[in-house]
Amino acid sequence: MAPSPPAATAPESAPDALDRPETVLEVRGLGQRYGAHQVLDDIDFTLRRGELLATVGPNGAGKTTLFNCVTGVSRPRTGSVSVVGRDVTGLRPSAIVRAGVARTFQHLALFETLTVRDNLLLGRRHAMRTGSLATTLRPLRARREEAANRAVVAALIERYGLREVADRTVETLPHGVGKVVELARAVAMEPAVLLLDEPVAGLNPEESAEFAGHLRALREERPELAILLIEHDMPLVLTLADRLLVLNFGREVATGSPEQIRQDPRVIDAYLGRRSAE
Ligand SMILES: Nc1ncnc2c1ncn2[C@@H]1O[C@H](COP(=O)(O)OP(=O)(O)OP(=O)(O)O)[C@@H](O)[C@H]1O
Repeated sequence: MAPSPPAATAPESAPDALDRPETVLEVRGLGQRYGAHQVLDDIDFTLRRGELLATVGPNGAGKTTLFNCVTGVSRPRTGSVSVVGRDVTGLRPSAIVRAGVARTFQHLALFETLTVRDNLLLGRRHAMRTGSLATTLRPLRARREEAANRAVVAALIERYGLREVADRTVETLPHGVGKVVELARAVAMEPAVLLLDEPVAGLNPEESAEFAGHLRALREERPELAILLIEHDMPLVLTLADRLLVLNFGREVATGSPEQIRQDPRVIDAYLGRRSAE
């Protein structure tokens, strides 16, 4: 079942881009177990500002579980997760969003009966400083903030080519368009770290190429943004990623540049197969 879309809540403190340290996501000794099944075991990695790290591995390797532990959907049994220098291990998903993490899901997690514009506005409100009490006490400031959010969302609608569908409900859209809306909503949240779970799964080759174009443009436009990507499309991953983290049976098999990973015999045996490496 697809997880529910995250609730729109006001932030406690939005991370300031200028104060961001070089390492924006730090995962140490992360482990997860379901019953006797060790799904993740002692996972360590860091994600630097502006970096795209792809997590790859066969089905059941633990990639989505890793995302769930980082985003608070699942509480890890061992280890820690820090975002922009702050330990967020075991916090609720909404608190981790406020710490600077946005995510898209393997199966779309948008509000289906809301319009594209309203879905983006909900994402945007995660970045708002005004809570409901402040809205009551300072209505003018809240109105100004709402107008600013609407302007940001309007710009994103243009940027992602969504003008024609902006006032349609998500349930009426093709799957490929929904994927772009989900990306735009995550960008609206102005995260320090963006997690993308199989963003091109189920897309046809044209839609997939269009999505990859959006990702490349996003990295140029927001060079600070760090991206953690799960994707099975290896040609795409090898062209997009700065580094790859290869998992198998919940353990790290290798971490390295696309070139290093392509030639790593452990990765070839576990995942890529002989022919991909030739
Ligand atoms: N809530 C859960 N309870 C029990 N087992 C789970 C749970 N979530 C995941 N698993 C198991 O953990 C293992 C890793 O699953 P996960 O979804 O993280 O793998 P994945 O690498 O993302 O796979 P895929 O590429 O197919 O999405 C699988 O064996 C899965 O059945």
